Amino acid sequence: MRVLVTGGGTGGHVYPALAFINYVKSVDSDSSFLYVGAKRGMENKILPQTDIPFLTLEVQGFKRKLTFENFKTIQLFLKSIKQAKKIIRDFQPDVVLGTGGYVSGAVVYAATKLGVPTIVHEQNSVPGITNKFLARYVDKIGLAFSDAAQYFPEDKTILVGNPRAQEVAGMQPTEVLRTFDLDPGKKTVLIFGGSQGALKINQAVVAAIPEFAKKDYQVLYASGERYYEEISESIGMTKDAFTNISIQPYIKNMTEVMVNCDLLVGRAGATSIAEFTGLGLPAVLIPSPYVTNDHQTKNAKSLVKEGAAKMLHDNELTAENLVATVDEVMEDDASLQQMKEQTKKQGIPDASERLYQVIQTII
Ligand SMILES: CC(=O)N[C@H]1[C@@H](OP(=O)(O)OP(=O)(O)OC[C@H]2O[C@@H](n3ccc(=O)[nH]c3=O)[C@H](O)[C@@H]2O)O[C@H](CO)[C@@H](O)[C@@H]1O
Repeated sequence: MRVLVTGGGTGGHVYPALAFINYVKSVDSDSSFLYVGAKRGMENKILPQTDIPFLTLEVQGFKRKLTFENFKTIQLFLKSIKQAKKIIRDFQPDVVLGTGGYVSGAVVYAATKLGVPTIVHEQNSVPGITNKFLARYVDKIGLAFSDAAQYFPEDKTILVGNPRAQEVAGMQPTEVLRTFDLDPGKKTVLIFGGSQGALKINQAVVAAIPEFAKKDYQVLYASGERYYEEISESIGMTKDAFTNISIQPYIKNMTEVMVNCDLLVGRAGATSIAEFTGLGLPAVLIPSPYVTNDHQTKNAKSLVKEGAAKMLHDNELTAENLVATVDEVMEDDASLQQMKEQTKKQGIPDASERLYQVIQTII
């Protein structure tokens, strides 16, 4: 099978696509892939570390207000559709899969115009603008949350879950925490604010460091590349300053790290949720208030309702309530265990397989 995969901007759109590619490679050794991303998205950092052929297109997002930039955006979009058509004609895919982001809009749309079977994957409970636009053109829409079905034509949607959940299911603990100068034998809290880091979470964590430094558990904290330098400077960090805290700009092998942690503190982005529910890792979620229709709060609430996670509101987050909430879970083994079981129930561990089956029906 020849699969053209496209999606980008944030890690949340890229990692599910890669997880799906890895799954197809494992069941169909004759399959071949091409990944098309955006020139400035996170895919430019992630894809070169794989052996998947990778091309980029120049696209950018629309501004909410009517501005001159929006004319440029439309121009770029039309140009990228033209370029995408050429890429598709050259690669001759059996199917085009879009996982979200503006680049996915241009490539999937071009594929529908060329009569190539198309499917989009929607990771969120509230769809993004790209998938809403593509809905009328594509053959199928694979959903990670059944709640998203209401926004799409009924006959096109199908619940598949998020491929990242299948990728992590069954992963076993390793000694990977040693690579962060942490002790694999100790209980560990993992903290990160989505794929790009989150200022508000960073401020609370930095202020909480003196408290975390006194705990029996250890903390592995990824600040996001763009905040790292400032944070290192502000806390005058030396490598040995806190033996139970490791601060990183970005964690490349995140799922392997997650398997070795006991609690996650972070945003409620769709792909992170797929990963920690796939693994049965309890979470304290601080949903980003800056996303379409406040969808991260909805994501988080559905997990809190099931006893799988705790939630702190971004506008109420402080160092004090962060440490108190983490302590509440980390210092009560029974509650940690119960959250673990509830979290695991929320995952869809055969997501890639389901998506693969749907794709076969449209080819
Ligand atoms: C601010 C924003 O618009 N966020 C959206 C973005 O999420 P965003 O990409 O920020 O967050 P997600 O939780 O969806 O995905 C983050 C991904 O990055 C990985 N990771 C993160 C940090 C790190 O150091 N290393 C690493 O590998 C995580 O393991 C995960 O795979 O797209 C998601 C999917 O459409 C949406 O649900 C989110 O609401």
